[in-house]
Amino acid sequence: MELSLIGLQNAGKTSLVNVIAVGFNMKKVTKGNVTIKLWDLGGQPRFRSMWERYCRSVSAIVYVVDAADYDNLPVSKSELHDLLSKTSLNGIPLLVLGNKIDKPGALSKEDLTEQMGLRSITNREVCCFMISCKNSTNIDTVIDWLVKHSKRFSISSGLLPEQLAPNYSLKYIM
Ligand SMILES: Nc1nc2c(ncn2[C@@H]2O[C@H](COP(=O)(O)OP(=O)(O)OP(=O)(O)O)[C@@H](O)[C@H]2O)c(=O)[nH]1
Ligand SMILES: [Mg+2]
Repeated sequence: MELSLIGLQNAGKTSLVNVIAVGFNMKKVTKGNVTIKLWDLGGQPRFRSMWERYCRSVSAIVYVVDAADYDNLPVSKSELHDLLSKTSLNGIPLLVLGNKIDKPGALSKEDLTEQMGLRSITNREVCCFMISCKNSTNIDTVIDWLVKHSKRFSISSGLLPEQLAPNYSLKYIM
């Protein structure tokens, strides 16, 4: 599977890649028969216009949020909803990760769901996990979700990834 890891600057994307793909230089991780290739995109304003291009034809969009940075939540929310409004990304499952739950004052999952307006997203599958890259909390849950989604996408479609989209690189899958 191929996915884009996006979120504002300082959310923890690079840290997440580093804990998932620990020991791999290429930001690729293999779980069972699934190879996950992670695109870690910059979160600074000048990079955000590129997110959409890198999210086309991915198996899942993973959006990382700093759950302890209240000031940036409104921007994070609006950038997410702007991105999801692109028709090229219709129907792609969304995984929102509230990172840095090791920090005192980090939002609960309930509060993050509310602040990010996740309940208003009804045209795709949406899932939210609270994680800490620092402590590796819930990283296994994230990987399980990713692996399940790569399988389901492929099997239910009945098509090889290459037939779905030329640049698709869901690499394989039972
Ligand atoms: N306390 C805590 N700090 C974290 C955690 N994850 C990442 N950080 C810190 O947050 C800072 C930013 O993390 P990065 O992974 O570089 O953030 P990024 O999303 O890749 O940022 P950009 O590349 O600028 O878009 C670093 O100082 C990390 O050490 C976490 O789970 N807990
Ligand atoms: Mg980064």
